[in-house]
Amino acid sequence: MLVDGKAWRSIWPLADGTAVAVIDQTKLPFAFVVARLETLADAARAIAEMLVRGAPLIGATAAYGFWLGMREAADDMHLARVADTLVACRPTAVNLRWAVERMQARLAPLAPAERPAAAFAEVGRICEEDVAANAAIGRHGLALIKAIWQKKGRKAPVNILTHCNAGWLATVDWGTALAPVYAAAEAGIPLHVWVDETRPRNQGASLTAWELAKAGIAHHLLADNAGGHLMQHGQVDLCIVGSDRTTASGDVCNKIGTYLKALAARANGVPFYAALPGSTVDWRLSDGIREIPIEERAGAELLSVQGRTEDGRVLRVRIAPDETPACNPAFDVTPAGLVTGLITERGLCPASRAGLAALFPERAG
Ligand SMILES: CSC[C@@H](O)[C@@H](O)C(=O)COP(=O)(O)O
Repeated sequence: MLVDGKAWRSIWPLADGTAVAVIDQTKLPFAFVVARLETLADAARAIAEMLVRGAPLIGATAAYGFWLGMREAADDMHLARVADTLVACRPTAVNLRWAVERMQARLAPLAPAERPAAAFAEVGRICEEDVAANAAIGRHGLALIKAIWQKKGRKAPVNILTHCNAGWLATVDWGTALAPVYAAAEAGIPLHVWVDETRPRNQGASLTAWELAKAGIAHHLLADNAGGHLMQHGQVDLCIVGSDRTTASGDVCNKIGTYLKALAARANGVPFYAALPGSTVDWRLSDGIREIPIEERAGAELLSVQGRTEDGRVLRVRIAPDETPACNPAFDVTPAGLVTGLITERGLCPASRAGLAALFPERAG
């Protein structure tokens, strides 16, 4: 995507072959910093400490972690160690395991000497496939937004509510939930995006708002609790969220708070869509609430907020009494019954086993 006139992806290999570069998302929106990942440990730390985040980007970073790891040692024992190290970084986004299994399947049959080059080629394919999938999600979601605009008489902007960050920063490029927004903006459809702040890490405030501001797309930041009120007053035409793991039966796991938005959307007759590539579907699972591992993050994230002072210092300050502990589940599951539909690279489908199987027959088994 363009940032101040220059095209960026969220991850790329440096031309001199020494490292992988990522945008350090812990620094946004206050600073645009590019971080170098030179070792397997760097890649693992970038995922665990959320310099990179978002399911597809976590998968791409893990794939690059294989390349970096294979440069350190490429024997079978190290290959297994690389996989174990990366899979342990974050538990919920299934794209991580998907990428690790794909890299292992590609590299395991090869002689160690062939593995670094093969890893580099395979991660290149994973990244290009992600970009193409998200562009296709954008095209399919554009049709949905266009239909709503036409229903509104092609006059007023389409108001879209989104949660967390499922924009280009969460993928290699384009994003999932925001891909249709970018496609619609490019097609000249007037749009306005309601951006949930997304406590506790505020990915909406710091990343989605930043992306939309850079793209010149009209938006407002919303307190996490405001969406239901706006839906009651007809100010939301459509919700689009991303997904970190979607079961074969269409249950959507996404950033904590997504479920409450889906409940409010259902109560108010607002269409609620999740946008995701096929790599986010976990075909082994059918009961998202019971089967998807939900990441529990440190209470410190919730007990403090980060912001910039008027004189430009970035500070983290505590917001609760010193003796108060916090419970901080990072994701929740929206049951398929609350999801109007899924927007995938192969088109739209109902959030159901039959809907997904019709689009991905080769994976549904
Ligand atoms: C496109 S990735 C999934 C996104 O929809 C996003 O909402 C999300 O939950 C990411 O979580 P994060 O904890 O920032 O990695």
